[in-house]
Amino acid sequence: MTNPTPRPQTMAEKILSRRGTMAVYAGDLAVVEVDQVMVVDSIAQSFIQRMQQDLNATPKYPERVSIVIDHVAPASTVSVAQAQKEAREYAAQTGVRLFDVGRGICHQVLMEEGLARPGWIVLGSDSHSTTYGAVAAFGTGMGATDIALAAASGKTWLKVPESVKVTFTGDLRAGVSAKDVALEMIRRLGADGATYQSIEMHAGDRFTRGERMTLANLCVEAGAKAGLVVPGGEILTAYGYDIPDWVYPDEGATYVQSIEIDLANLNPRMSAPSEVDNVFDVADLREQLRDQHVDQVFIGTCTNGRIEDLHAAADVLRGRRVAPGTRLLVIPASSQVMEDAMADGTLLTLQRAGAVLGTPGCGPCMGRHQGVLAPGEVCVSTSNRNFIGRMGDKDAHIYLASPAVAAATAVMGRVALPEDVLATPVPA
Ligand SMILES: CC(C)[C@@](O)(CC(=O)O)C(=O)O
Ligand code: SF4
Repeated sequence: MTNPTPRPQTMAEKILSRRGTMAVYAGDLAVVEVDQVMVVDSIAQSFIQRMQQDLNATPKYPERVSIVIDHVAPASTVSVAQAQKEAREYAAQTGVRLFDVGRGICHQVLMEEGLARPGWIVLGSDSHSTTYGAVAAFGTGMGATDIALAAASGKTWLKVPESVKVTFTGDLRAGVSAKDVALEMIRRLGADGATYQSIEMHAGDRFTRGERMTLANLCVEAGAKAGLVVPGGEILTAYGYDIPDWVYPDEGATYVQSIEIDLANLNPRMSAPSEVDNVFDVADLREQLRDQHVDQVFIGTCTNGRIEDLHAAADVLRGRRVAPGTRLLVIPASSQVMEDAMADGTLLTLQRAGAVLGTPGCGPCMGRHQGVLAPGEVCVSTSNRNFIGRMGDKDAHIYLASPAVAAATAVMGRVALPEDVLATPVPA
């Protein structure tokens, strides 16, 4: 392929060009250097099998490979324990990084460890690897075979995605969060509205790194290959990253779709069963579900399990109690989040409100342990998927919301907004 005449590029085209050998554009095939490969516990056995039996290879750059034990941590069955044991042994043999039980969810851990940086390519064996776009890294999920090939060669190939431009205007009102923005974005694009495309988010200096992670994390729920937030605000300074000039999109780059989301007119949003794009104003669902008891509230996950999320929940729950008959599960996204929340009293506030605290990790997010749902149960979760059977029985119903809405729902025992709770003074 001859080098095409240079023309303005999107962020995705910029990164894939820079980490490759020539300028590439949407639709081109690109072979690129991979800066970090991440393998989660539930994929580790397949990954090891590909490496040892199919490829007969060891990682070319062990320092660029991380295995994270997070999805079912601690192990819930003998077979899960066996798989995690093999992952530990593999890491010891090959020198790849291993983040063991309790360190936390893969995407939060890699971000905390500085293993996702602006302009990098980060491949994860998990679809929510789009999260790394929060710091302008091209993060994307791949299966065990592609992940193994990348670990063995230090490279991968992929088709350069087209890009969708999302521009945020105005400022969020009190009580409205990045999760509400992300749910609105998915509603606007649709569950398959950005299939194999890069969602390029123009947020100016809005949103912290954590909020950008929430936005990038949800991008895969529109089918996206990547979710890239144009660097700005906090990530230019607070995390010590050098933001290369070349990572920014060019004026005049080509987008196949462009949408604008006015934050000032956005209300708290909620995704109703059983598709992520089935999004409504919480106020409307509150009326429709006025008589619906909520059995379980789950605050956590790679979407909303960070310290700012726990703070948002604690601000609603402080001095109050979880409603009788409602379970509130709180699982910090990482050991760092847990320590911070312990140190500043947030965990005590949540515990005193009646929260059940769990080991940093995925928890019940995918229905394997730590809070699986029974038939007919209703759960409000701060996670990113509400598919049938996602968190347990196929007849359980999952609503996706922000930490503040989840906390208010826990207090009222039904879908609620923070103002429904905060209007009543804390009992003396
Ligand atoms: C099911 C689980 C392993 C997963 O992390 C898989 C994925 O996202 O690739 C998910 O959240 O659906
Ligand atoms: S927290 Fe949930 S969505 Fe995130 S990686 Fe774990 S299982 Fe997947």
